[in-house]
Amino acid sequence: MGIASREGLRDWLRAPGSLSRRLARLGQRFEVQVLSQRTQPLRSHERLALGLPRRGCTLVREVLLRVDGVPLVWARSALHKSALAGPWRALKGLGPQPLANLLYADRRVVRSELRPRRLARHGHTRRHLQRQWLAATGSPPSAQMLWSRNSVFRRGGAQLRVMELFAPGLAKYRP
Ligand SMILES: C=C(O[C@@H]1C=C(C(=O)O)C=C[C@H]1O)C(=O)O
Repeated sequence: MGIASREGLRDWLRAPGSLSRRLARLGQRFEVQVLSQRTQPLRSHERLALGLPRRGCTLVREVLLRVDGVPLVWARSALHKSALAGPWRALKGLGPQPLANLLYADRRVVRSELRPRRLARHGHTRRHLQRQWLAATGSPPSAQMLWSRNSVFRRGGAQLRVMELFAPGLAKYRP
């Protein structure tokens, strides 16, 4: 889909503020389906974004955001496990509440700029998404699901990196 999907998703890739709130306006029912929230190795670009040393455990939360049952966004949030004892402790009990609840109402949270990124068609993240998406929905994600955006939220010196990957179908909606 290439340029076409980037153009179609451009407004979503750049939309400021809460993605959850924008999605919730698209239908009757907005849901966060938690696919995984556990310690796992970070990818090199995540380490880089969080300024983490090679060692040290990290917590990764992966979710599907659904509107009226339709999965529209896959999101992966990562932070150093030590932050769970500190500024990001509320993440531990978050469950199916949107991460946004911890971010936008808290003036101590500062967000970096949004960085759009096209996934490699056969890269590690894309393969991981395919496995999770298939297990969560019963069918594979669109082969065109390649456009994502990244940002880092900082609170009390602890960073939380969020990657959001958009389903091409989102392009028919305005954010
Ligand atoms: C950061 C936000 O939270 C959304 C919800 C997430 C979650 O619950 O894990 C992860 C990424 C976001 O798409 C947002 O709504 O802007």
